[in-house]
Amino acid sequence: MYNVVRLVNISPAFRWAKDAKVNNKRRPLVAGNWKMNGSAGLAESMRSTFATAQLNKVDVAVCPPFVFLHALADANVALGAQTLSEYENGAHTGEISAQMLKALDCQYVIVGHSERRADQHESNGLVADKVAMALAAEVTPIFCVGEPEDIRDSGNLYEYLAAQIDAVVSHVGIDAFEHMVVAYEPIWAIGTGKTASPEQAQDVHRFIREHLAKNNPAVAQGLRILYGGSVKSSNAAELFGQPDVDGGLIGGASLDPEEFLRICQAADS
Ligand SMILES: O=C[C@H](O)COP(=O)(O)O
Repeated sequence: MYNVVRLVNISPAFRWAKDAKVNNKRRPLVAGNWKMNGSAGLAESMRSTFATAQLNKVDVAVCPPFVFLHALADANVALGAQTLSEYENGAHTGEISAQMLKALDCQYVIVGHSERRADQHESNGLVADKVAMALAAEVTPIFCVGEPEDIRDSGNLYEYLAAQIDAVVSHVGIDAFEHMVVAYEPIWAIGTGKTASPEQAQDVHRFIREHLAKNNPAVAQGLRILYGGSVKSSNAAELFGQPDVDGGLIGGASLDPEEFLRICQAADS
């Protein structure tokens, strides 16, 4: 269970959400999710591509498989992991704890990605436990929500998303969203080349913000909500230009450092 007391004593470095909102404008974040792809060579190439990149108005993170995290240490991008254990420590073979990620200087961790919800049967409750673990270790969760196509077609999109969100709100509390990032990833758009239109993305992002605002308007206003699903440099600017889209969670296109940089540049305005 999430330890609220630890959040009260949260360190200044973790209070990024306040810094991320400058002049009432949320600072975008673009995070690359390599999924189960990549190599030490790709890490090196990412490192050199971003070493001289001039990005002033966007935060950039790369989430490689655990085994390549060290290869991106001290690169000109923030480090993120793709998942974490719901356990603190102990006899859980193969698991990686939030504290271990913190020790590696991971600033972010993706939680509740639809591929893990499907492949590893991660439920809304388990996702909430993992979010709590990340928060307790002061690693910022990138909490993913998103619907399969049949849910959208059935007209139950917003109920479905609300259930995913509410499971986390009821576990960690609305105020914890000050220390979180949300990613909206429609499952039908992931890796399919079928991107949500900017209007579809904006409609859902606005819904997420308004849904959270019912409990805490200020936290909802400062929350970064990323879009994920077939983002490329050719569609990034239009997606990121939507008022409630605060950057992206990029899969396939983050495996090409130059293309990933172009996507980050689209958010750097
Ligand atoms: O985490 C990233 C998303 O699943 C999007 O993947 P994609 O850009 O390959 O569609």
